Amino acid sequence: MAAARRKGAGKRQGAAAPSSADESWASTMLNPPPMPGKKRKAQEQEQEQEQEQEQEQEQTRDGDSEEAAVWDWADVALPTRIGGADDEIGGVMSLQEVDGVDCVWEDDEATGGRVLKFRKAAGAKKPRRRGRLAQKSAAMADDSDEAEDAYCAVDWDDFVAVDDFSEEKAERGELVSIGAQMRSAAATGEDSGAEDSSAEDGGAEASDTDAAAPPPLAGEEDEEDVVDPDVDVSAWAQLGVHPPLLRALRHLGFSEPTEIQAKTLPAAMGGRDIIGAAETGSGKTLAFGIPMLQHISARQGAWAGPTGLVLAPTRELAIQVRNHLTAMARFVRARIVAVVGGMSQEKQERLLGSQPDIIVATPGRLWELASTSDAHLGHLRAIRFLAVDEADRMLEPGHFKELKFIFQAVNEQAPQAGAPGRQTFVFSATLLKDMSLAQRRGAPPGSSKKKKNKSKARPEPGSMEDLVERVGFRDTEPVFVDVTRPDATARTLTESRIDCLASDKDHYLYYLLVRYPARTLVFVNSIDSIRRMLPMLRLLRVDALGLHAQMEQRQRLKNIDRFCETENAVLVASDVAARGLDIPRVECVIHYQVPRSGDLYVHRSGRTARAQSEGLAIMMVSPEERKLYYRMCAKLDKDIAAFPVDLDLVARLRPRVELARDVELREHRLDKRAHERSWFKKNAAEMDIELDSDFMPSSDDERSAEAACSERQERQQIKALKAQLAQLLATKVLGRGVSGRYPTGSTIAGLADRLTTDSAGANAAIPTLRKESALEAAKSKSKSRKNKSKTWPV
Ligand SMILES: Nc1ncnc2c1ncn2[C@@H]1O[C@H](COP(=O)(O)OP(=O)(O)OP(=O)(O)O)[C@@H](O)[C@H]1O
Repeated sequence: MAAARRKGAGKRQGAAAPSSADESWASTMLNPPPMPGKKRKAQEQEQEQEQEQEQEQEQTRDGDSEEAAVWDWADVALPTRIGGADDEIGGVMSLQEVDGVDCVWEDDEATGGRVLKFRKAAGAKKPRRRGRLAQKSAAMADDSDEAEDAYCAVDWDDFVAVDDFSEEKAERGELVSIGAQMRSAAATGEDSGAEDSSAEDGGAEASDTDAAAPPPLAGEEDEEDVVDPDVDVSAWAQLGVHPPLLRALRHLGFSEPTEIQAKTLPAAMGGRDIIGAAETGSGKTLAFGIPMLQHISARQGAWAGPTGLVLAPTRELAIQVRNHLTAMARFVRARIVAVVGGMSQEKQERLLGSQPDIIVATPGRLWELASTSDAHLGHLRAIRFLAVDEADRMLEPGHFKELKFIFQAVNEQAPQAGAPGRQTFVFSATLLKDMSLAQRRGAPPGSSKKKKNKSKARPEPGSMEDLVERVGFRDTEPVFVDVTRPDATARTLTESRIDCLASDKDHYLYYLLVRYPARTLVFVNSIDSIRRMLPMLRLLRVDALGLHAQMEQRQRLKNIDRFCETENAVLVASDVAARGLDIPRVECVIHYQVPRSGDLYVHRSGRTARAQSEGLAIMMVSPEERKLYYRMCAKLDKDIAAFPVDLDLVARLRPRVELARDVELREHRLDKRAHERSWFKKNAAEMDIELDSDFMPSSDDERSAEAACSERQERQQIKALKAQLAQLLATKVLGRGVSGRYPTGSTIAGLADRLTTDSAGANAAIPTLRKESALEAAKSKSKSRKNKSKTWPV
């Protein structure tokens, strides 16, 4: 008998392929405390990257002619012998199907186990070895299920060693998985001979790659192997949270519920409808997720339709919520799927048909699929929980027109005698903005008798009354929890502003990024701004990525992934990133323009200072934006302090920015001309017409010598400007009062050393200045100030 796949641990019948790993970025968002093995894994990855680089160099030297008989892929060591399981394991790894690869098993005398090696099949050409990240990116670019399968890591918790297997043990539930054996061997210092770091990670990788697969059931593993026993979750237990979810909370390191969780969970688990408002990053996802998972964990009998439906305004947010709930469902058998636009429709159709327990969706794609299938519509009608995340955004007039149909479908559910009705949860950080303080303290609008009697007329579209009416609460008096502050921003957020001319914003931005390198999110009001700023920042050697709604979905997810992985990366984003995204360790949010509304300011700023960590938001305000700025401050009832800008340094960095802007503009003009030419040519060819050569030369030869010459000159000019910029960037910038001519004679101790070596305490680009975070600068300024700073235009 082959190694036995543990009963129930595999996929359900008809289940879709594992969820695509291009969604893996969101798994890092849960930001759990460091787990055993994490550090080791990071080290291993570093080593692996170094080795890969060495091997790449070797390969370049050797050329492809000297092909080895064994691929230079890492061997896979198994801790113990798995008789007859080779085929199954090979299949799981999707390696048997790879052209040119033979999987060969060899005994490992040292461990008594076996080693899987990858030999070259006859006539196979040596593939270029690629690092894990490169493989991941390649698979991302590939839409196929095969590419997704490439992400499947072997989960040894699903396998039992053949020598340990017996029917009797299986019946008594005494089988111990290979994964559990490996962990206990690692814990006792025994050399298992296997290097499966994912097992030590507690399967974090599995949630990376296959967030939709049902995890192992509670009680099947030794709890101490998986969770951190030091995390006391008794506060959750007092709220009535079930043991499998307590284990997951311990695993995530969430010792206490946040305020919104503590105030809503008892009512939600008692069957009540909830309207909840709490600051950004305060854990609202679990406030509606735990009651759903609790219900699923207590459910008996076969699957009879999805239990929960979560609606979110953006694709990234829906994927993140799916991953967050999946991590929480670690010890509950629950399939959680994300159904969002921009991804393969067929795959999502399969996901909807894969007996999901919770569907997290954006309204457009969900309705597109559900409206064409009676089965899916039937499932919507039968859901037990409906959650609307970022509810105020979802209900903005003119947006998400499909919501109306979804609500209608969900509300068609006929109440069954004796059965608990559907529960509805509505959450946001800015949900209650339209309401008076008295209303916010009292019952929700629409529920009060006064309100009901007062107007039978339809409520104003987009208002809270409208929300209550349209969502269709079953509870006549939904529980109303508001734990926001009057200004709605997070308590741990420090806010600052920089007053400057609109034309100087690039200079200030570059100054901030160079002076205070950190993971920074820059919000702009238009996609055109992103398109202009990205090349400019890259010319200035800032590691900048973009995110906006016109980008391909895969590229969007990839950029968020890279942003999460890269230290001091900069993400220039439109408001598609403003709500809900939980990217770990974003230190600073810069509003390049004043946001169009107070809510937007709150949500954008809420990408930092999450889960009780500190963060900084800086808003750039030009004279033209002052009116908008004051209106926003009045609405949020706040006054934002000026950020302490070193104007001298801004001036020193100015030439770099001017040059980069000039190069960007020239390149943009050339690209535009080339684009126009090809557009005209293409359309002329399609319409079968000849273009007048005076109007648009149809070939380069026909282009006037003058035009070609001016273009050549322009390219040379760009080259010269780039060289000039490179020279500027290679020169270290010195701070105020420091002469670059006589560094040894300066009053700054060790300046010569700092200029020649990278000193740990100094700013990398400006060695005369010490390393400091923008948050520290803003806080020290706000302590010492009464706004003396001269921040008005230089
Ligand atoms: N009880 C808890 N203890 C510690 N961290 C928590 C707890 N609950 C949630 N978190 C973490 O807090 C972060 C923010 O959670 P979540 O995304 O649910 O916030 P949110 O209130 O929905 O934010 P937003 O309004 O921006 O959408 C996540 O990284 C989550 O893992």
